[in-house]
Amino acid sequence: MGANWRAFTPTEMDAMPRPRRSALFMPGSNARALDKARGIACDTILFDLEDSVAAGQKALARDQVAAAIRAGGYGSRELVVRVNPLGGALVADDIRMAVAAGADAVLLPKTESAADVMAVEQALAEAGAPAAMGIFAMVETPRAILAVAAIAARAEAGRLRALAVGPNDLAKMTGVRAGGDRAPMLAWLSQVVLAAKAYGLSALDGVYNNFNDEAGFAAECRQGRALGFDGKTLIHPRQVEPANALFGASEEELEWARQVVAAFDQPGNATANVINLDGRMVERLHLEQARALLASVA
Ligand SMILES: CC(C)(COP(=O)(O)OP(=O)(O)OC[C@H]1O[C@@H](n2cnc3c(N)ncnc32)[C@H](O)[C@@H]1OP(=O)(O)O)[C@@H](O)C(=O)NCCC(=O)NCCSC(=O)C[C@H](O)C(=O)O
Ligand SMILES: [Mg+2]
Repeated sequence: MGANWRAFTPTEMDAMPRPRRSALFMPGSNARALDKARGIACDTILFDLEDSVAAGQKALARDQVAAAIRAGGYGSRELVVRVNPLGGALVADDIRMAVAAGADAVLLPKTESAADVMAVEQALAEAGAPAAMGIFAMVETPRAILAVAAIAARAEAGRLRALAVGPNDLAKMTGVRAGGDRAPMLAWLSQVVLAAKAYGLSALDGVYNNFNDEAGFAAECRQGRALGFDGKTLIHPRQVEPANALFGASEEELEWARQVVAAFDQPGNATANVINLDGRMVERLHLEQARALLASVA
């Protein structure tokens, strides 16, 4: 085994964001969906207490989500509760439930500022949340787009894990009519990715509403990945496998990674910073990328 195959240290592994290729929303009021999710191969489950739950079912949804998380059976999937918005009558109880039930994180809708993230940090602390419990922030309002760098900078306080785009609310609040190529939203999407990456957060692309349109969904996944997103928020089980495939490492990328590692393992390249690999410049930063890619599927 060559010198460039050293294992990642535990510290390096801890610093790597967990895979979040597929983050599946389900209404907390839908008991069938909560149960079905135990057998769906998504990386992250987003138990929704917000927009998919009717006003009269908010308490029922909260109780069902608490019972589902407590009952377990979700394996290594990351369990995230989307709470109701700050300023309303429901959010405090939602956060307390998520902590008491043992969720991995809460997802804050309509996040508009760093102060909003701080309010959730405080509520988590008051509810006795363990240090490992995280926060995801939805970026789905014009103010959130304008403040996204400051929102992402709350990562330095230790709880923020991911930014998730909300295209439906963004379209509603801006008047944008995004067609298949999402052209009017591209600048905003890139802002979200840039802010997330600047602070080591996962960037999750928005939902694709037409869950019967396989080709359109795949095209949007490819576009999201090209923009730098790490995964996609989803609304239907049918979207999980394609999202896992399209946001995961392809065989072509893995082969490239193996070739880069093998090339730097050549004795003549042991101290080289830049090499010629089949007519393409490859630097040590590519070696780091290649090693991380191979570690992600090990
Ligand atoms: C969109 C749906 C209402 C469609 O539901 P349905 O008509 O039941 O679909 P199917 O008959 O095709 O379902 C087949 C089986 O799969 C289960 N199912 C469906 N969806 C889910 C799910 N999300 N998670 C788990 N299981 C699911 C059904 O129960 C069927 O099971 P079975 O009985 O065994 O056959 C529905 O898909 C749905 O409710 N999706 C989630 C909606 C949601 O959570 N919306 C809120 C988040 S999106 C958002 O807010 C975006 C953002 O904020 C923004 O602003 O953009
Ligand atoms: Mg929304």
